[in-house]
Amino acid sequence: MRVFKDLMWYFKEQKWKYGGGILVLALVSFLSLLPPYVVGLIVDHIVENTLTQDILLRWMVILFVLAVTVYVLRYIWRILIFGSAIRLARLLRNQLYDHFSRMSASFFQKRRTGDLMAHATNDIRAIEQTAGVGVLTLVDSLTMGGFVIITMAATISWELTLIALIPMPFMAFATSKYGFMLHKRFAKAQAAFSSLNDKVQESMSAVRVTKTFGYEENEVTEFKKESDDVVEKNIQVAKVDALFDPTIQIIVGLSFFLSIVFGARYVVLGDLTIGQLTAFTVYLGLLIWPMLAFGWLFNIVERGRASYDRVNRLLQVKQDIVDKPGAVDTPPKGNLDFQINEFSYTDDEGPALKDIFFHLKRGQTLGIAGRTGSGKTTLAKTLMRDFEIKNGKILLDGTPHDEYTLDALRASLGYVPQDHFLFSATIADNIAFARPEASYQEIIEAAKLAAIHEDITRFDEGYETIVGERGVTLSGGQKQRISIARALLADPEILILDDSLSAVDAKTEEQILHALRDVRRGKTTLITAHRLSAIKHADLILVLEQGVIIEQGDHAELMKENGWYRKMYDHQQLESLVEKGGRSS
Ligand SMILES: Nc1ncnc2c1ncn2[C@@H]1O[C@H](COP(=O)(O)OP(=O)(O)OP(=O)(O)O)[C@@H](O)[C@H]1O
Repeated sequence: MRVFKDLMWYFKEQKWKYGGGILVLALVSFLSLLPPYVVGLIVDHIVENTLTQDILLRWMVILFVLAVTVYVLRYIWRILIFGSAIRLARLLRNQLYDHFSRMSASFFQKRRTGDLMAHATNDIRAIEQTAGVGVLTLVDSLTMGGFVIITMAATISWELTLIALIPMPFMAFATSKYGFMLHKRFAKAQAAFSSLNDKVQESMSAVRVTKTFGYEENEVTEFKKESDDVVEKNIQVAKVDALFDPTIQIIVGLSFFLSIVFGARYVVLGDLTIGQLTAFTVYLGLLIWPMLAFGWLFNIVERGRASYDRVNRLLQVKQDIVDKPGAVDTPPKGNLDFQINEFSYTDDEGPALKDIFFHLKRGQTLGIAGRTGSGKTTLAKTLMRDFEIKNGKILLDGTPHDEYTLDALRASLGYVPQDHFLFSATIADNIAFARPEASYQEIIEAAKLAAIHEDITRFDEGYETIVGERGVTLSGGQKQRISIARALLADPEILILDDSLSAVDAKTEEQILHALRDVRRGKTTLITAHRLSAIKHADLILVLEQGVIIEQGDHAELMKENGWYRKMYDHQQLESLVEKGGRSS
């Protein structure tokens, strides 16, 4: 029951709603005692032959009014208690979401998205259940159970009550035990189902590769195996589920059996009237639910506590990248000074960057080249403070970039990542993402600069075309250009294009670069690229190799050096000549 204590802050916050709900719930339990009493009374009237139309009518009217009252009261407590539980779920969900959105890249690197989603859905649902159904079962089993037992003992016979109650604890025990088993088996079935889902998703996206390599049969066998596993685990669930009803019926039946056998004896002996015995069995019927509820309570509370602990642990993970006290909140201009001695992603890995020292004046363009895995993206990410640099610093306008508030820093930076992300929204909304207040004209202007305007006008719905799963499928190059348009519309002080032109053809690349030179005048731009034509015009070009700068200078200087850059540039020129030759022949 510790979870109720843990949730006390919320119960206190909502004390009127919970207090009111519990009071109404107790009142409903109390009022439920009347019908069995009336049944007993009427039976006695029948036995004694004293039942008149008047008496019958009076009780029928009373029972009708009671039924309507209980109906209304039940509605009220549901709104009060379940409504509060739903609001608690909303509160926790928002807290979690807020927390996630503040966390840095390393937080997400350590956790699987699926797990975080599970916390935001399953765990919060379990807590909601505790604050709703959990409170209901606790209050109901105590009030209803208590009232009924007291009434049976006080108004009919305490001895018969004790006898009838003998099997009841077994019912609470069975409910709790089966519930626990059911939960464990259900979790396994769910896990198997998730794994099957992952498998389907993976197979569907890899179907072309699978076919190319003639791997279909293995895939089908694998799928069958997973599918059989799901069936097996669900049968295990069904087996426990199937035990529930018969067990409960046996226990309830036993209780009724004892009441009738011993009750009949008391009637014969004259200690009870037939009406009282009838009322007693109806009361006994009323006890079934509180006993079941009591068993369920343990499961609900158990799950709720585990979920609450998990959610709390997540909420307690400290943000590793936060504003320093007294941080500057004016967004910096684009004068960059990199002074990184060493940067590693984790303590037990070697440095991903080493001895990165260079200076870039506001308005200049930096080109970063190098093989795959040489550290180009890492360099861009350190500037964005996605990861903290322990050994070194980056100065922006002469101030270390971690002495700006994150908001100020992010206001200065625009990043177009390698893996473009478009939301399931219209193209216009996707472009205007960072500046929702932008006019249509400005959106079109940005799209023209990114050389995507003509493609967009070719769609039936133009800028209102929905992209993503629900809409049109865009090519890699189109997605890249929409992402670039998004960044250009935001017009940041420092723009980072991380291999963002890789999927566009050489002519379009040239067109975009030309536009960039124009609109980025006076602002700083960083471009990482595999195709050197994308950075040829940069004021400073860095060539990285295993996180170290192996060459630096402008295009002309690097061409003179006769190193990696020169070789790669000549090679790529030759390649494009061959390609062009191939096309024209
Ligand atoms: N989040 C991360 N955690 C740990 N190591 C990482 C992480 N991201 C990159 N690395 C490692 O850092 C090194 C540099 O990677 P980075 O992505 O910066 O290279 P890159 O030059 O941008 O490569 P590409 O041209 O393929 O994009 C690689 O060895 C990579 O495995």
